Amino acid sequence: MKLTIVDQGIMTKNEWGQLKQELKKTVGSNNFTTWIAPLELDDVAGEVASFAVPTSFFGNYVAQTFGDQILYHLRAIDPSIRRVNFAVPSTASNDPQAPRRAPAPRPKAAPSEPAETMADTRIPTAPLDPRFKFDTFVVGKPNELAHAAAKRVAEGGPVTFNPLFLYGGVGLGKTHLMHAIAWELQEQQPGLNVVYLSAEQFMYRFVQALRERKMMDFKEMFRSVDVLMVDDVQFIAGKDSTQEEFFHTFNALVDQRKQIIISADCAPGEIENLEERIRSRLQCGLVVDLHPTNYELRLGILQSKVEYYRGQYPDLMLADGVLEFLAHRITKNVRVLEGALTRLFAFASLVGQEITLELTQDCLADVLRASERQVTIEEIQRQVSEHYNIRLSDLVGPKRLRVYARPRQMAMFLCKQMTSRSLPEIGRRFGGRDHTTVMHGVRRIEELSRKDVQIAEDIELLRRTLEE
Ligand SMILES: Nc1ncnc2c1ncn2[C@@H]1O[C@H](COP(=O)(O)OP(=O)(O)OP(=O)(O)O)[C@@H](O)[C@H]1O
Repeated sequence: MKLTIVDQGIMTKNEWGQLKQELKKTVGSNNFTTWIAPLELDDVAGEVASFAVPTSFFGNYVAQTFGDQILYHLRAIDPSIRRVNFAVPSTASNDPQAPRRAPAPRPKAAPSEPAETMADTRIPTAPLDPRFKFDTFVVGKPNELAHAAAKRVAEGGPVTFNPLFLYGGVGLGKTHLMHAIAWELQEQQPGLNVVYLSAEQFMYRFVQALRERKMMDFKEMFRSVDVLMVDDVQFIAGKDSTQEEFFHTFNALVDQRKQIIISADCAPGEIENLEERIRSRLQCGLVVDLHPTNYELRLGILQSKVEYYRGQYPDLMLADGVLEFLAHRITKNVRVLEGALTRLFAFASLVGQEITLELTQDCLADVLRASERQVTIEEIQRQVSEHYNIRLSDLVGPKRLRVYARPRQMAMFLCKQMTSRSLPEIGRRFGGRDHTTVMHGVRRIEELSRKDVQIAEDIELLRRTLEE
């Protein structure tokens, strides 16, 4: 029954047993006995590891308190695991404290699993992560629109935009927002048939239905949902018959005025090998993107995580400046940022030390190295021309007037400082100039920055923007 585990083949219960022992070191023996020891690994399918828990209260507590650590240890063995799910096996769901919501999600199906009974009227939705709710989603400029749109859909009123299409780079919160919508809808309207699944799971189910000759059941099931959420839709690009079926499902639901929510790693128009008619359907509703995080948002996310960790590690001391340092240095991906903090807290509690800048640099040396931002010459040129309000063509062109020459020197200086490109290479990218011209430009800015406050400020501002 166990699947996935990249590089290592099958993950056995034994391996989970060994991981548990690792966890014991970080959570302490009391916590271990109460919360970790009873956890049974149920299934690893795709990016989700599912655990059987005795009650939903137990599952929620473990997810909130130890979820990150469990995930961290699992990912050390299989980096493709991205989420953990704690669910009560269907025969044990007699927990009086279980929240009121739609039927408990079941782990997702994979092609090699035995066929499910397709006569069910409801599609088992993929597991929802209990940590991914609106109250744990930190809102900032880069994601405020996406958050507002998600909130609106989660109110569950009449469908105003269909579909809601959320897109953005890796680890920017698309799945978090989708799960938050699903949680909220299920809590507000427990009778609603809300189905969340990845595009990959949609394909698995479709292929399975074909294989089992149960296409009518498949169609019926998907057409009976009230809200359909499909994550990572780019997955179906290039898969012709899945696209075809997705198209029909999509149309049928839109016709019935049922809400559809889709996510992808890029805008509909940019998904390669996607049929034109699907592309245009996806653009029909509201398309919102989650922008890359900025410094303030990253700091906000870190602060909210620290609040949460305080419950777990009440004695831990955190020195000033550590969160600011991390928010500056780990800029790409919230998942990496969170992972870094989890590791830092686990490490500091293990060695019983205050989290200082020094400890942070030591403990996260590899993450920090990997996160060193690679700024490109094009980005620098674009940023500098915007900053000085001149055209890009003039920045790299032949004009020698100071209004162009100074920004050009500034851009050359930043290229030298922020990229590993050689002077001849930089010269080539500035309209084929000689490397001595670049060297002169770089020196000129260095000199000016020592006596001209405005130039020093420009450097600082441009550097900061480029590092974001
Ligand atoms: N604004 C935010 N506030 C709090 N947590 C966030 C925020 N944005 C992202 N995260 C966290 O970052 C992690 C990655 O987010 P998520 O899985 O939603 O990303 P994604 O956009 O779906 O990425 P992928 O493209 O890899 O599927 C999750 O743990 C999520 O909770």
